[in-house]
Amino acid sequence: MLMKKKSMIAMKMKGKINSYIQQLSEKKTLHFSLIDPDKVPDYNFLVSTSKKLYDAGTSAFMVGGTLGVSKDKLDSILDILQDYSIPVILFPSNINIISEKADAIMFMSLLNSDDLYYVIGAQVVAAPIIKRLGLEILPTAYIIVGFGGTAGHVGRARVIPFDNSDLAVAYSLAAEYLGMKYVYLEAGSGSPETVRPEMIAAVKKSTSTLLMVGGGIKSADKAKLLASAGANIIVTGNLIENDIERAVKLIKAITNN
Ligand SMILES: CC(C)=CCC/C(C)=C/CC/C(C)=C/CC/C(C)=C/COP(=O)(O)OP(=O)(O)O
Ligand SMILES: O=P(O)(O)OC[C@@H](O)CO
Ligand SMILES: [Mg+2]
Repeated sequence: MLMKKKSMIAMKMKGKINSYIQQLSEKKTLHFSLIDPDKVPDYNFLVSTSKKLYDAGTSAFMVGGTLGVSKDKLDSILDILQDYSIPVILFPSNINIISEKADAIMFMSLLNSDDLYYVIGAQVVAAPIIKRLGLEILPTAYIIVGFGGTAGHVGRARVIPFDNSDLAVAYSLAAEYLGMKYVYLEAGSGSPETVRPEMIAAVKKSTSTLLMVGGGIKSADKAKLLASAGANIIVTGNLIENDIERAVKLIKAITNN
């Protein structure tokens, strides 16, 4: 039953994930649910969690993680998420996070990395594979702020201090001038502090790309604050793994207004 629904929706949405996101974000703040394959304990957890997220109104699933993600694991997660009528988007830490079972991939460059591999190297290796698989791409500037977490460490980010909005604006403007459509301000998964509203507001004021914000967002109030500062898309990961009921509350709070 669900499979049938997905195959119809998938056909309708093929190649249209960017326009789905753009159009929806003109109406409301979106929430993307980050599923890290390495943090999914078992099949039942994913089935019940994903249903709760979908029913609460999450706008897309993002799938990715920095450590411990094999192709088998990735595909088994994607097989389950494919059943929903919302996009399933790869969030790659490297070239191992590519699969034809997703609807789209965030084609990210970690702009504030000191390592050229994360700025342009991985993208060069991935591009022909993505083309062959026919995955839609979301051209994304990935900018790591403050804490940075595992992504910041592995990606050799020269992190932007939480209080340096000028730097975040400069990177985001550069991303826009390079033609990127999304800016993702990332505090790092599990960050004790989120990206600050002041930084979000400054970036929003100076750029017209879609603004994604993630890292350490754990409450509906914080998510609402970041949304009202100008975030178009709120991403949560840890909260989904640790407290699904709170995640559901957060999603309802930002998307049902
Ligand atoms: C375009 C392609 C194929 C790859 C781009 C590769 C780039 C630029 C990666 C940036 C650096 C990096 C390591 C990003 C990680 C993004 C990610 C999946 C974060 C999710 O959080 P985790 O790092 O898994 O956090 P936990 O430690 O909480 O699990
Ligand atoms: O796990 P959390 O802290 O919600 O962070 C989500 C995301 O920004 C990580 O890339
Ligand atoms: Mg992770």
